[in-house]
Amino acid sequence: MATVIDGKLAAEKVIATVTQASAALESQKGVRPGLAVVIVGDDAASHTYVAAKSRMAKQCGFNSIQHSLPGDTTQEALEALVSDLNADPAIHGILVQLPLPKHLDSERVTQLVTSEKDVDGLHVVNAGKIATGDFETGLVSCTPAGSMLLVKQALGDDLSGLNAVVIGRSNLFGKPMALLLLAANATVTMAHSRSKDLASICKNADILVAAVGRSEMVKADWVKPGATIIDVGINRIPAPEKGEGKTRLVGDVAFAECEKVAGSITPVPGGVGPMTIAMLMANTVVAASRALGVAVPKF
Ligand SMILES: Nc1nc2c(c(=O)[nH]1)N[C@@H](CN(C=O)c1ccc(C(=O)N[C@@H](CCC(=O)O)C(=O)O)cc1)CN2
Repeated sequence: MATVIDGKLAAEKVIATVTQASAALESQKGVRPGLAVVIVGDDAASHTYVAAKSRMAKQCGFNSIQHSLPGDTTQEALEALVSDLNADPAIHGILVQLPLPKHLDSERVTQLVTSEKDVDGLHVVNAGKIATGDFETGLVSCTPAGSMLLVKQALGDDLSGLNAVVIGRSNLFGKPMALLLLAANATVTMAHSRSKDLASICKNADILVAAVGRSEMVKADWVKPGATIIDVGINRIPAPEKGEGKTRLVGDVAFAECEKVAGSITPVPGGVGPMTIAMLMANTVVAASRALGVAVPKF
């Protein structure tokens, strides 16, 4: 039976380091890290995530600001807000919650956030820095950064000789995750919806990272015995066993069958999800430390 990787516990450790670094900034510079989170519209899941981010930012001792804009906000109004936040010296990190309503151009907004305050790690400057191995001055996207900490917790810092397969190729997750694995010396394959024979590609993976957005797609016979599995999916499915109309969360990996084959595996919930929020806090304290010229904490 696989070891279940506890993302909540790992996230608590990150948060403890963030809180300490935040307190040190305040005592040395009299400044608290400032995080602005922008949400547009009324998507229920997005509001839950943003509320969790704001709560955690306060717990870390940050100056936490939330801008909730109506669903009919124009591109111009959203860009004006982001420009104001870019210019505000009290704000060290800016995050625009995704997805944005369809009439808005997410890419334009993402690229408008100044790269030094881009705590989501989505600006092309930060994406380029990960691609070129510059982890000293860039900011890494939160979910891949958190997933990578879980991989290293299971396998150590050097992944030399290990085959890693990432299923999914988004800018938010798949591409940066593949680059982080490569930087740790893994031999990386990127697979996606157009890949032929996903099962046999996955069967070769010592590290299997699933970010496909399809409930329990990865089955036990796709998994190499002893592999480390990181499940990035968060899918809500009907759970009639809990009562009529009830739902439950599952990942992209069929957990119950895969844990019998894998060496270690992240659960959903309680795996990668909590790490996403913890790494947002980590990026914010890193951005604030750089802006204020103090020693940058390591995660
Ligand atoms: N601007 C961004 N937008 C979005 C991101 C992001 O990183 N930046 N990621 C996702 C959503 N997300 C954060 O925003 C997120 C998703 C899930 C969790 C989490 O802790 N999940 C829990 C379960 C929560 C539940 O019960 O629903 C878990 O897995 O244990 C945190 C953050 C899309 N948008």
